[in-house]
Amino acid sequence: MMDAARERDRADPLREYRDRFALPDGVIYLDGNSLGALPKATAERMAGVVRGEWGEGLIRSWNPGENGGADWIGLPRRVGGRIARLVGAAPDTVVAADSTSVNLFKLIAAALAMRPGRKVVLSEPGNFPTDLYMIAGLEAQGLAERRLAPRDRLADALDGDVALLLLTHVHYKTGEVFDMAALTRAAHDAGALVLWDLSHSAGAIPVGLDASGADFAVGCGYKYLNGGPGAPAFAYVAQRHHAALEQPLTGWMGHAAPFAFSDDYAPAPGVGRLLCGTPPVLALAALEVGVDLVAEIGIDRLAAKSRALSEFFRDCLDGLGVALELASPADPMQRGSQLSFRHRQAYAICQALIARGVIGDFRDPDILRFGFAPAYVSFEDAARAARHLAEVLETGEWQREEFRERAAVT
Ligand SMILES: Cc1ncc(COP(=O)(O)O)c(C=O)c1O
Ligand SMILES: Nc1c(O)cccc1C(=O)C[C@H](N)C(=O)O
Repeated sequence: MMDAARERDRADPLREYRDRFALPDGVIYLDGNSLGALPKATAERMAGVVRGEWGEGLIRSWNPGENGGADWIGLPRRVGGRIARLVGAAPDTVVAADSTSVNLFKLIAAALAMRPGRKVVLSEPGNFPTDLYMIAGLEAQGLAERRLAPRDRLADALDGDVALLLLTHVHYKTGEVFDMAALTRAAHDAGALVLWDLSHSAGAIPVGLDASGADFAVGCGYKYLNGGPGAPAFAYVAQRHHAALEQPLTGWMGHAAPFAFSDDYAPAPGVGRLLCGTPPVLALAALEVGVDLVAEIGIDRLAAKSRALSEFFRDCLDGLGVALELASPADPMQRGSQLSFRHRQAYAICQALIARGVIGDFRDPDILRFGFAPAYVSFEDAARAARHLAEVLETGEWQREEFRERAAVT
């Protein structure tokens, strides 16, 4: 098993990239789907931004180019443009800003305004909580009506009251992938708009926002885009909606001319109208490094290695006689960059693995989740992790008292 893993690593076209990340010794990191690892270049870039652009440049750094400016003001659109390429969108259709939750609020509200007479926002039960909570928040304001239907009944639930279909492309617990083009078509046929949450897709698998005809999308910057804890999120609006888009967080940074300091709001002409307040420059600079690294490696190569890694992990478990219930689709084309298993003691098993240096995560109530971020996870990592998992199960080590107590953040 270990020989096969080393052989796969030698043949891996992405093997050089592992060294571009600062990973601690003795850790096998299988949680890049929650918080991506630190690119080494980020630490250098942060030092440059803090000491040079902030320390030396001071307020001059807001402006572009001339006079030593760093173009801080252009960061949301510049970083957005780079993310756009990773999700199959035209460069001027994405901004990097705010959190995924806040971007959901802006775009759900914008979609409702574009479908007068319809109030229903349709999603599925078990979607990531913040997506469901943001719909509920608008419902409490009397602006929306939340409707949930299981994924095999979504098409039937798309009636003439639905303004927006809001789905997460890759499910956070199971990794199951929705057919973006088919569901977008079904929603459009019913006269509804579609908003995709790409938090577990961006930087992991190919996404074709423009090609699938999607209307809106959001996603996290801190997972496979490696932007760091609390990194800005991104938001996409299809070009055809730019002129009509009205979002409720009408802050001055989304104004057509913020530095005219006018008393009246006039939205910026393009996707820039999604901006609200002053951009978090340090966080955007870190996100830019992570996004650039993903772009340099290339989504197709990342996705291919991710599939190979997760399949290899399953083969290793089979070889070790570990029979865990797979919660993810067995076909790697039908899942994102993760493998989840169901076990009643998933929490304690996860803790026992973490104590051995294998960092995966647990999702309530019974999901043991392993993310295979292919830029820095090796086949040897996968083989070792499988062996640790087999040992934890065989020895019953997870039954130790210390592995039972729930942490505040899991
Ligand atoms: C599908 C999905 N949407 C949204 C979020 C988070 O949104 P926010 O960055 O606003 O906390 C996550 C993860 O936390 C997620 O998995
Ligand atoms: N955003 C997170 C956080 O602030 C703390 C802990 C975890 C997260 C996550 O990103 C969770 C993640 N979206 C998930 O798929 O479970």
